Amino acid sequence: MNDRELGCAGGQFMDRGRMNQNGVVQPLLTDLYQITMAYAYWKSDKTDDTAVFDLFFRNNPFHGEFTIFAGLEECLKFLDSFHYSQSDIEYLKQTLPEGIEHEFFEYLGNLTARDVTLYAIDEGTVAFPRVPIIKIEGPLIIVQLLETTLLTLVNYASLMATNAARYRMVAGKHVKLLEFGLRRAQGPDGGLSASKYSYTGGFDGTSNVLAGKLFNIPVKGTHAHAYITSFSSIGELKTRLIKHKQTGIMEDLLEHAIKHRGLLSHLLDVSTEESSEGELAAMVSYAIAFPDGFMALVDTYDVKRSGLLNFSAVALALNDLGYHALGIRIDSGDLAYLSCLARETFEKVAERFKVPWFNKLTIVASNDINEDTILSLNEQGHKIDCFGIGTHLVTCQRQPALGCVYKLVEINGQPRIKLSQDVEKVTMPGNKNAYRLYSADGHALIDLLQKVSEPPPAVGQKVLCRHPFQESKRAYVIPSHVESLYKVYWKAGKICQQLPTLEQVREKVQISLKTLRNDHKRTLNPTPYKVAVSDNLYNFIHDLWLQNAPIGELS
Ligand SMILES: Nc1ncnc2c1ncn2[C@@H]1O[C@H](COP(=O)(O)OP(=O)(O)OP(=O)(O)O)[C@@H](O)[C@H]1O
Ligand SMILES: O=P(O)(O)OC[C@H]1O[C@H](OP(=O)(O)OP(=O)(O)O)[C@H](O)[C@@H]1O
Ligand SMILES: O=C(O)c1cccnc1
Ligand SMILES: [Mg+2]
Repeated sequence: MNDRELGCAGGQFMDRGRMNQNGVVQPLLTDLYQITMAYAYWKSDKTDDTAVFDLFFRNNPFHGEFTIFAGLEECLKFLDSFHYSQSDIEYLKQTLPEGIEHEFFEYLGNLTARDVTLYAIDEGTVAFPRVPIIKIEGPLIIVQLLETTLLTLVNYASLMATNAARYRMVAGKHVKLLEFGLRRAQGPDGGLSASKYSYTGGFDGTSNVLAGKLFNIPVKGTHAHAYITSFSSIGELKTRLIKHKQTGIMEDLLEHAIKHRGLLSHLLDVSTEESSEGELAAMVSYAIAFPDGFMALVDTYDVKRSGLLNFSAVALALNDLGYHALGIRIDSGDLAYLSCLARETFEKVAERFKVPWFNKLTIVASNDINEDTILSLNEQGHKIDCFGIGTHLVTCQRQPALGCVYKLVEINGQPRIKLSQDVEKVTMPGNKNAYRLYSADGHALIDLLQKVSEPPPAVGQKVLCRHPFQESKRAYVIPSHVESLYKVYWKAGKICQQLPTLEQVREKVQISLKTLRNDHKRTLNPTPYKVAVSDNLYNFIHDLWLQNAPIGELS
């Protein structure tokens, strides 16, 4: 294959700005056993051996039937910079068992990923169990050394993107989703990945400022209860003045708010005595700080008896001075009921005070939201425009890990199989290609694995698709469209494809999900998507299985 066929024509596509790699991702971010194996391979003269490894998962997460593949760009950056520094080598000299030959460290010091070729499915694509999302070929020692780091880069990224995509599906496309999870994430790096890959999966933004800067994701937020509780009376307000947006004249915002609060108390049937004066003071001061972006937390004391009254009073006061408030956040209580109550309140105020934009104020809800909460809120009817989601999103509470594995399938051109009592865990040997076959209506029908030596399935031609392990399960498929799933992403020390931006990967997720039938995507008992092998590969696997399975003896 020449460079053009590989997509390498323009040389290395990645610009330096994008190379900005997470400093934690380096060759020593691995399990010790990769390096001890490297020494043993080296000692047994396997430096010229070449291998093929498949990176794949066995089960979809969250009781679902699809997974979003993410993390590829980080894998490529890792390959690009793969090199043991002098201090890495010094550390390994002290850490590895005594007696390691000096030449091995010289060998390690010269290792790069130059001779490695990496094939992958596009980042952001839906992927399925047993279909390798990455296939990697090259010198045995180096491709073995990559295992743990590639897995850590793909597992959480894909889990997170899948989780986020599921939240997006249940919330629908019109509701905004914000990721608020940094404080609850699995440490700083977990928090950054969560923000990045929740955006990939379909979130609209994050509260994580560093993620915003590093990944160019929209950063958004409201304020905490502490801001409200930091005021206990209006006497604490050091400034009440704000410039009228149009006239520029300084006016007393509190005075306007108190006037409106009196009128509102009749309209909303809430006594001003019941409402919190500290909350009013806090909202006034926040509005002075952000007159064009006023968004207030209304549940500190009582949404109905205090929060909505004070918010509406301050928002009307801002309106007197030419500004439009943005909305509210509710962080406790019955979110369906309270969001409806808030919307009703805004509608009443809009009508009574002739402020039509009040109808459109944004209602943000947060507080331990998960997929089930959103589904339940949908059933009940709610008026929430935006969910702020932290803990359950970033910790992937329903399934905290994706089980991607990295398995040797070929060495020096010879297939390798890993047997297991558990049929699911038997590996699919040999160097394979993967195809997605589509129906005439554009839906993905089945993923098909074949030996690389087989010709690709052809449009309009009947293909026998077999279950990899159950002999009787097979079907003929006549594809209307055939997609070859792998592209060469890394070869001869270069990134071989124009890498998409995060925004493009995010779009890809939605496009790819659209190709899946709804019954594969529903939350309850989704239909499994079929993954098959060609007849040729089926026979190859089973012959090898028989060759490798010892025959027991009964006595
Ligand atoms: N209408 C609703 N239907 C289903 N779940 C809801 C609804 N409203 C809120 N929830 C969820 O119910 C849980 C309520 O949490 P919790 O019992 O801690 O109450 P709380 O309102 O936060 O109380 P507190 O005032 O003590 O903070 C949250 O997970 C929230 O997302
Ligand atoms: O609920 P999550 O999905 O994790 O979303 C993030 C939460 O973080 C904040 O809570 P905070 O840290 O103030 O603690 P809280 O639980 O007492 O509200 C915010 O008020 C949300 O409730
Ligand atoms: O901006 C917010 O409202 C926010 C941010 C982080 C956690 N909880 C809420
Ligand atoms: Mg909370």
